[in-house]
Amino acid sequence: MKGVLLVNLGSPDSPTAKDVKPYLDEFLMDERVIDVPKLLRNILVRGIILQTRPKKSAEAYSKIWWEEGSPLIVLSERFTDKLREQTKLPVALGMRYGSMTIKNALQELKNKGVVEVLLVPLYPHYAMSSYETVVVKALEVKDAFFPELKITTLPAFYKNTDYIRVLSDSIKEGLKDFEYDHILFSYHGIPERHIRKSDPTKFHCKIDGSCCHTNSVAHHTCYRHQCYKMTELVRTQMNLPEDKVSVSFQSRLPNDPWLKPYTDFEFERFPKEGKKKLAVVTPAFVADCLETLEEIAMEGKHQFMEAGGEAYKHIPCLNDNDAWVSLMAQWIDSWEKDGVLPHY
Ligand SMILES: C=CC1=C(C)c2cc3[nH]c(cc4nc(cc5[nH]c(cc1n2)c(C)c5CCC(=O)O)C(CCC(=O)O)=C4C)c(C)c3C=C
Ligand SMILES: [Fe+2]
Ligand SMILES: [Fe+2]
Repeated sequence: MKGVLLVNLGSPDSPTAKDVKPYLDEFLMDERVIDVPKLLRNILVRGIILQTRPKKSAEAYSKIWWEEGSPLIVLSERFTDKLREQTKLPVALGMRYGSMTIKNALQELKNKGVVEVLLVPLYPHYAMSSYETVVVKALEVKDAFFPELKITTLPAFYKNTDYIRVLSDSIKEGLKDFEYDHILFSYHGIPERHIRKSDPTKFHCKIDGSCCHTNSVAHHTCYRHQCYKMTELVRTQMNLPEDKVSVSFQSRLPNDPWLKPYTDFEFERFPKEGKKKLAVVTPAFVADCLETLEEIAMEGKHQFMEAGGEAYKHIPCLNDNDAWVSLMAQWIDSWEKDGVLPHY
């Protein structure tokens, strides 16, 4: 029997420093997230970051936490529940970090008689710190506990025509009744070094402004290329002029150079350039989370308005959008019946 494993990032169990600390420990000790030798990672994460960050993060989480729990988890559960209504295959939801483990989710599928699993990392783009770490972890868990399972992975769907249509329609819906002069596509950032590390050619990605727009096999694993490509496809689908839309990268940690331009710098710059009515979309995330609800919808609005902005709107992520659920059900159906995964 076939089954589906959905995996997103995960959240702490509660918005308290006590629960945020072990969650951040697991997250930041991942060698694909803080990619330095283990000893240095230990010093950096446990000796420095975890001394202060849990308290700060817990405060941020408290601002967006819902009665039912973390928005990321609740929204992922709602998506999963709706998906179950549209497919007869067993569907389990797991998280890369935290207490909703991939192991438990695979056990749930196994208990239902599943032997063949479609693994769906809930990220539209490939990054070693998101998509890749989910795949590696799922395969590690399978090898250690469920060697009899066969796992097939859904490719990153950032340029899938149907996904672009569903995403564009939902952005259009979010823009209804909002008069804007600019739309910012704010993607989660990653360190520039990760782009070079993920380049299989080892020479293509120079982050020089042109590599991401020049054809290369490197684009299969180039997060930056995939963000720009997705933006261009959505812009075209929405019939928007080039100068109405731009890209930026949010949520960086200090010290390393991360992908630029930085979202918070753009919030400062736009009003001075006459872009005073801003819509922000966050298409690196399929579900709203700390990074969209606190950093963009709350903090971002504050920064933009303080810098002279006049109107600001964060457009919600797809969350449990019906067309998105149906599209995922369609992909699952095609994999179940013909073994075919979405193509572009
Ligand atoms: C879009 C996918 C994501 C990538 C790529 C990514 C890379 C990345 N993230 C950090 C550090 C943090 N991220 C945090 C939260 C967070 N990150 C993502 C997604 C990606 N991260 C999501 C969905 C969330 C929200 C989780 C939630 O519970 O809502 C956090 C925790 C919060 C905080 O303290 O700010 C950290 C830390 C790094 C270092 C990184 C790549 C190297
Ligand atoms: Fe992150
Ligand atoms: Fe690139």
